[in-house]
Amino acid sequence: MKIISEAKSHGGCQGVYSTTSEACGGDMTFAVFRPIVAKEQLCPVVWFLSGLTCTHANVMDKGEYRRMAAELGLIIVCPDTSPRGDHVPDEPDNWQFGKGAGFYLDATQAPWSRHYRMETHILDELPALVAAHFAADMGRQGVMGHSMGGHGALTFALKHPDRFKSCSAFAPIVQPSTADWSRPALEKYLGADESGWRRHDATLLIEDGARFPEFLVDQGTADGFLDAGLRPWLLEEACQKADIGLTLRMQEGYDHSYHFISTFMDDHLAWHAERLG
Ligand SMILES: N[C@@H](CCC(=O)N[C@@H](CSC=O)C(=O)NCC(=O)O)C(=O)O
Repeated sequence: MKIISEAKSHGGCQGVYSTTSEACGGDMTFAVFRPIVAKEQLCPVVWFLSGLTCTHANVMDKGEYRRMAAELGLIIVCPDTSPRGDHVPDEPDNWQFGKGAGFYLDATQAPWSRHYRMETHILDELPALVAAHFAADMGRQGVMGHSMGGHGALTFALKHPDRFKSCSAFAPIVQPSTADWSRPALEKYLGADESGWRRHDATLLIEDGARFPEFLVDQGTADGFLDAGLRPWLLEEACQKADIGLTLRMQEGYDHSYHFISTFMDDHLAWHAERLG
């Protein structure tokens, strides 16, 4: 692991690091905030998965999580959203696919399958690094995310309820296999056989029997992607049928931006801290 930068913040440290990822076939950058209390004890870890077009930096610069994470004693890890580098195949004019749009899965289709393996990167490679280099209690992990990253958080929690003890999302893509902006990506990464898409779709995972105790979801009513791309009511319906607790808060007048995310970030961190102990 290479240190790119470290800066004192709220008594703790906001760092940016890079690692050579075998899964993604190249160097990957990620950010870690550690609170001051991590100097004395192991701290719970909350993963923040970002949305389309993002790197690790969007939430680090605009998410406003550090004051509350410092107060609650949480380590916050912010991975990138896709493999990077000139050698990585891409569709540069398409912001919904390729670089910046890894969809938190391991691609099975050439040419994407060589590098687009964000699920393995985030679930296997980064936890090993975080455990080795930070005062992280890996027995107390939560996951949160925004939009495409909300999809990542929900699907990771549903697939790994023993690992993640808490999950929340801002404006998540709850059913990527039927939304216009994500269907083409799933087809290119995973192939035309839609049966393989189900384990990357929160509502279909629930339909197929995956369970998680409870979710917190915030969704802005003025979000331009609400009706065509996000559709939280599909998650509400799936959770109701499966008896999964869902706190869905429709936030009047908020859009899809980090102004929305930063407004409710404290609530999400408190949600995680309560469940992570
Ligand atoms: N480039 C697009 C807008 C892209 C966008 O809104 N991205 C969101 C995530 S969308 C779902 O995953 C985002 O987080 N952007 C980064 C930011 O800092 O706001 C367009 O031009 O319409």
